[in-house]
Amino acid sequence: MFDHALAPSASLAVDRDIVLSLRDVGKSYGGTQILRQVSFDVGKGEFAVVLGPSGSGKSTLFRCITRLTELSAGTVHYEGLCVNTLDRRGLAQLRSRIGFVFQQFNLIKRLSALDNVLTGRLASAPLWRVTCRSFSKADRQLALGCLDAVGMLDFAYRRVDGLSGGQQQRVAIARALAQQSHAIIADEPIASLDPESALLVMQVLGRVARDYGITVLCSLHHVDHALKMADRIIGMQAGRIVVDKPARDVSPEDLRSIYASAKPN
Ligand SMILES: Nc1ncnc2c1ncn2[C@@H]1O[C@H](COP(=O)(O)OP(=O)(O)OP(=O)(O)O)[C@@H](O)[C@H]1O
Repeated sequence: MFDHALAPSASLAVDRDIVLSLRDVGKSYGGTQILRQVSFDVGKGEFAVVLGPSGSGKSTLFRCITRLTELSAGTVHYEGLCVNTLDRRGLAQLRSRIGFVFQQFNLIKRLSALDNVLTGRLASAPLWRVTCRSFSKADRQLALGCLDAVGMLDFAYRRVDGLSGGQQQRVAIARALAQQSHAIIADEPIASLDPESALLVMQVLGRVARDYGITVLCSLHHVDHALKMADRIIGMQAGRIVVDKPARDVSPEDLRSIYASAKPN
């Protein structure tokens, strides 16, 4: 269902399994350095969690990946495409090819779960279909399949403002799947959820990576969930990567280095 061809984008000879590649990414506001020489690759179907104390730069990093915030230094490649050099149109295309999941869900409250998921098809639907909210049968089937993939098929025709937080977040993940992107960036997707819903959402993200080969890059404050569910932990401290290893290898010492009090610039 999620296997599809994206527009060719070969501006870099890449390992086909690397979806996202960052090299020496830096970001400063005024004289303050927020990100410092951040470098990592994330592979196809990898579930990578970025951990770090509040203010360590996780959200800034995610915004730099799609240039919602401009980088001060370094390069970002997404599926071989150099993000740094994209013009406005190229950036819009890039953003339509990455699914975003936010803490606040960002759903349209008065619409059903299905209609919200169909908004994930907006970038690929002809304008008249978007204006009339008349999606093709194929799009509707795809959207229902995405709801099924996150365990929300039974709620397809329910307005989302009547759903629980965890259910809304699963609809938001289904919307990201409906974009048929190869990567999902999730910025604190479980921050506002109760423990049970949080676990369910983490399981869904893990399944999306494992079963559909979609790369998931996710920021979290829940260390336990990260260690239990993620393939890999990228630990940030004051804008730097201080840990980058398989989740099963992360030690108490690694966690101390991530959560040590911030050093002065
Ligand atoms: N537009 C901006 N102008 C100036 N400073 C900013 C701006 N955006 C973020 N910052 C600063 O960058 C630092 C990193 O913020 P960021 O939101 O990326 O951290 P975070 O790790 O995501 O934190 P949290 O876990 O609390 O969401 C903070 O000190 C923040 O105040």
